Amino acid sequence: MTTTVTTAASPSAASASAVRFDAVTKSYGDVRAVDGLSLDLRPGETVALLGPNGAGKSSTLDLLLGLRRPDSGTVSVFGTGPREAITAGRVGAMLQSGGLMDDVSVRELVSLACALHPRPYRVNDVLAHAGVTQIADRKVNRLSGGQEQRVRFALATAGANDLIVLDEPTTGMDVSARKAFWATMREQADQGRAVLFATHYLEEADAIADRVLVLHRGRLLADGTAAEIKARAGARKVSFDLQELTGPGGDLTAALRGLPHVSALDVSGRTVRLQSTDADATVHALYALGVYPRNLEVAGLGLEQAFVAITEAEEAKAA
Ligand SMILES: Nc1ncnc2c1ncn2[C@@H]1O[C@H](COP(=O)(O)OP(=O)(O)OP(=O)(O)O)[C@@H](O)[C@H]1O
Repeated sequence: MTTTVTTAASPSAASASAVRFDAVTKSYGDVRAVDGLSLDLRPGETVALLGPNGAGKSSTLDLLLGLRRPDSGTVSVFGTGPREAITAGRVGAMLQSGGLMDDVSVRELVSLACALHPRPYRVNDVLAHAGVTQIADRKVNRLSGGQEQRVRFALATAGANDLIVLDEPTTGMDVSARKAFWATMREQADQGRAVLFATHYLEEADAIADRVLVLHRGRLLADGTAAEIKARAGARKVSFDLQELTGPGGDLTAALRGLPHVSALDVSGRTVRLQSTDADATVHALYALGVYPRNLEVAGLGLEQAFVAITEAEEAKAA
C-alpha cells in the first residue's frame, strides 16, 4: 500500500519536481516525527496531506519550508533548498502557528507582505481575493478566528508563488469563506501552481485534492487519488432495513455481528449499517440467516471511512 520514491534524486528529476523529499527523517528527542519519508510533488498538483493527530504533518511542512532541518535525507523545493526557494519568492505558506503582528491594520500587514515579495500582486487584489477588503482598516489583533485565517491566506498569496503550503487552512472559517477559499486555491492550481495542504477535513481533501497522501507515525501509508485511497481500503459499506430485529434464532444483533468479514456494525432502530471486507460473502450469509433485508445498498467507503480503515489497520499491525 505504501508508495515511496526510492530512486536517487538526479538534478533533472529534482528540477521537474515542485517538492522532493528523499528518505527524510526528523526526531524530537525520542519521538520520531518523520520517518524515512520520500515523496515527490509536481507543479500544478493539489495535494492533501492527511493523518491522525501526531502523524507528522506539521513537521513535514516545517521541513518543506526550511523551518526545521532534517536529521537525515534531503528536502528540495524546485531543485534547490527550501530557504533558497522561499527567498526567491517561489513559496507562499499559511501555517497554524505564529501570531500576526499587533497594532497594524489588515491593509498595512498585507501591504508589507506585498512589499517584501519579489513578484507581488496589487494590495487591493490580494485583499479582495482573500475576502478581507471589508475589514482592511481593522487592526489585526481585533479579528475573529475565521477573519484571522483569511488574513493569513492573504499573506500566503501576496505574490506569484509557484508552491502554496497550507496547514489546516480552513479551521475556523465559515461555510462561505471555505467555499471562496477553495475556489481561489483551484484558480491558483489551474495557473500551474502546486498546492499542498494538511487537513483534518476529509471531505475537503476528497473534493479538492488531485492526490491524497496519508501519513501515519511519520511514514507515508498511502499515496493516490481519493478514489484510489477509497478502493485500497478494501472494505465496503452495506446497509439495509429489517422488518424486525428478531429472526428464526431470536435476537439478530449477535448473528449480524457474527456475519463473515464484518469489521464494523451499527444497528439503529431497524436500520443496519455495517462494513465488510467481502460484501458479497457477507450479504450471502445475511440471507442464510433467514431474514429478508429491505433497501439493501452496497457502496464503497467514503474517504473518511477509508482513512480510518487504513490507519486502524496499521495500528493493529503495530500492536
Ligand atoms: N517541538 C517538538 N518537540 C517535541 N516533540 C514534538 C515537537 N513537535 C512535534 N512533536 C511530536 O512529533 C510528532 C509529530 O507531530 P506533528 O505536529 O508533526 O503532527 P501532526 O500530524 O501535525 O499532528 P496534528 O494533526 O495534531 O496537528 C508528535 O508525536 C508530536 O508530539
